[in-house]
Amino acid sequence: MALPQAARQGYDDVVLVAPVTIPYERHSEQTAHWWLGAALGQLLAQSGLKKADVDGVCVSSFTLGSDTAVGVMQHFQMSPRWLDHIPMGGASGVVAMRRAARAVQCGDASIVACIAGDTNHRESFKNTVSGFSRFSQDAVYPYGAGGPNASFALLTDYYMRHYGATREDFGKLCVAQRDNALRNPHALMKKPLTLEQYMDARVIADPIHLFDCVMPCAGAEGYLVMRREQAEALGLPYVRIRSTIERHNAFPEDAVQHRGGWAMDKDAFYEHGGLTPADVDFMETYDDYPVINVLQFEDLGFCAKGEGPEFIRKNTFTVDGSFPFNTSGGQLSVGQAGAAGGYLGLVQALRQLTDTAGDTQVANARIGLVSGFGMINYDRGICTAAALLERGQ
Ligand SMILES: CC(=O)SCCNC(=O)CCNC(=O)[C@H](O)C(C)(C)COP(=O)(O)OP(=O)(O)OC[C@H]1O[C@@H](n2cnc3c(N)ncnc32)[C@H](O)[C@@H]1OP(=O)(O)O
Repeated sequence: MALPQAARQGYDDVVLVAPVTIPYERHSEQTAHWWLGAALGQLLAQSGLKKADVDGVCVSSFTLGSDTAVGVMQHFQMSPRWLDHIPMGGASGVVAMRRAARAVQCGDASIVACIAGDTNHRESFKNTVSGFSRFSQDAVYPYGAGGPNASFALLTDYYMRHYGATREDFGKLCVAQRDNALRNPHALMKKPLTLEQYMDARVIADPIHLFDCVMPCAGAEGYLVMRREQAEALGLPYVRIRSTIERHNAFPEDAVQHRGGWAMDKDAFYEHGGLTPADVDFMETYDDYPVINVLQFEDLGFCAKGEGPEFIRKNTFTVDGSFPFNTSGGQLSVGQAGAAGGYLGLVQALRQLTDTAGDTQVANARIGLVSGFGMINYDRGICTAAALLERGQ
C-alpha cells in the first residue's frame, strides 16, 4: 500500500519576473560561462537590481566542461547564500523554478537568478552526446545507437503505428510553430515553412526528417524569483505559480516510450492549481521532436491517449488561432541552445503573462501551461515537469 503523502503547500506570494533571452547564435566561440554571465547581466539591467542583491542562483548548462554552478560563482565574483545546479536538460526551467520558489518562500534566499545557457562550438553537441551517461555507454552505444535522432525515430514510429498519426499531423505542428517564430526576432529560423517543404525535407532517421529535429545553437535564458512585495517595490510586472509537478523515470515498464511522467501527476497538478485544462490560454511545451508535443497534449489532459492526431487536426496552434502553442516558435524554429532550450517555454510564458511578448502576444492570456522534458537516455526521456502560471496583476 502506498504511504500517505503530505498535502502540498501553495507558493503563496512567490513570483517570477524579468524574462530575458540572450539572442541565439548558430555557433559561438564564447564559453558557456560567457552566455550565463550575459543572462545574469541582462537580468540585472531589466530589474534594476545590483549583483549583490541577488543572493540565490540556479544554473543549468551542458557545456561548462568540468565546472559546475560553484565554479561559475567564482567567475561571476558572487557569494550567494543559496546555489543550485539543475542538470535536467529540457525539464530544467520548471525544476529550477520549483527549487528557487521554495527557497524564497522559506527565506533561504530573497532573490534567485535562474539562468541556463550553452555555447555551441563546432564539436560541442557531438561531445555532449558521446559521453552522455553510463546507460548510453553500456546499453545502447555498443549496438550502434546514434544519439537522440535515432531514439526519437523509434518513438515516433511507434506512435504513428499505434495511434494513426501521419507525417502531415507532425508537419502541421512544425509549420504552425514556424508561423509563430516569424513574429519572434530571437528565432534563428527566419523563413516561412510550408507543409510541402516539411514533407520533402531530407530524411534524418526514418520517419524523422529535417524539420522534425531541433538545430543545436548557442544562447541563454533567465528569469528572477522573488516575493511579490519585492517585485512591486521594483515596479516589475510579475507572474504567480499556481501549480507545478516533476517526475523522473516514469513508466519504466513501457517497452517503447509513449507517455511521460506528466500522465502520473496530471490530476494532482490541476487539483493543486484549482484549474482544469479548459482554463489554459496557451501552452509552451518542450518540443525536441513533434511527437513529444503530442505526448504532452495527451498526458496533460488536452485530449485522451491516442487522440493527439485528432487534436492536431482540430486546432491551428498559432498565436492568434485556436490553442496558441509554442508561441515563440519553440526550439524547432528558434533553435536548441542546450539547457537553455529547457527554459525557452518558461521564459516565453513569463513574457505572455506580463504583456511583453511583442508580436507573439496571445490576446487576454491569463493562465499559461509550461511543460518540460529532459535527458533522453537513448531509449527514452527521463525527466518531466510542468507548471501552471498565472498573470500577476
Ligand atoms: C531531450 C532532447 O532535447 S533530445 C534532442 C537533442 N538535440 C539533438 O539531437 C539535435 C538534433 N539535430 C541534429 O542532429 C542536426 O541538426 C541534424 C542531424 C538534423 C542536421 O545536421 P546536419 O545534417 O549536420 O546539418 P548541418 O548542421 O550541416 O546544417 C546544414 C543545413 O541544414 C540546416 N539545419 C541543420 N539542422 C537543422 C534543423 N534541425 N532544422 C532545420 N534546419 C537545419 C542548417 O541551417 C544548414 O543550412 P544552411 O546550409 O542553409 O546554413
